[in-house]
Amino acid sequence: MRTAACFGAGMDVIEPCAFPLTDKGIRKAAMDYGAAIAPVRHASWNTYTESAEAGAGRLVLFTTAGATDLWDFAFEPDDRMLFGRESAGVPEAIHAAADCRVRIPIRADMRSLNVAMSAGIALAEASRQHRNNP
Ligand SMILES: C[S@@+](CC[C@H](N)C(=O)[O-])C[C@H]1O[C@@H](n2cnc3c(N)ncnc32)[C@H](O)[C@@H]1O
Repeated sequence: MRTAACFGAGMDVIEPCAFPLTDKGIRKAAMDYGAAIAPVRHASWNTYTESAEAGAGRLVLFTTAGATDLWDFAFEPDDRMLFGRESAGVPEAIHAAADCRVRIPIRADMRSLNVAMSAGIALAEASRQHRNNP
């Protein structure tokens, strides 16, 4: 949440979420960044796809099985970035629904980054490409 707030990005949480994301938990996690970020929560993937938040832009899935390295990927301003759960990543059906699948290059003998670190790296690269000054 803090990373999204700092980069001026919106944030959606699609259940099932790996964290117990209660309203109280959101307020606690947001600390004093709460005024800058209000996560939109969706009860399921289907609910999300029917929502206004899913209306525009490519769905860019971040996955260790991505076909394109982040350093070769050209972001568009209205891209939606999708990150998976810490435990299991993203289900196969949602993998297939993504418009693009992007991998952040890491050492071959390491499994994966954590989700917040992945989002920070992705948002920093997208901001660099578009020279965003949030
Ligand atoms: C801890 S990882 C999930 C690990 C899970 N066991 C899996 O195999 O997908 C949490 C999320 O961070 C993102 N992620 C982690 N490392 C990544 C990488 N090297 N490239 C792209 N996304 C990554 C993905 O969105 C992933 O679903």
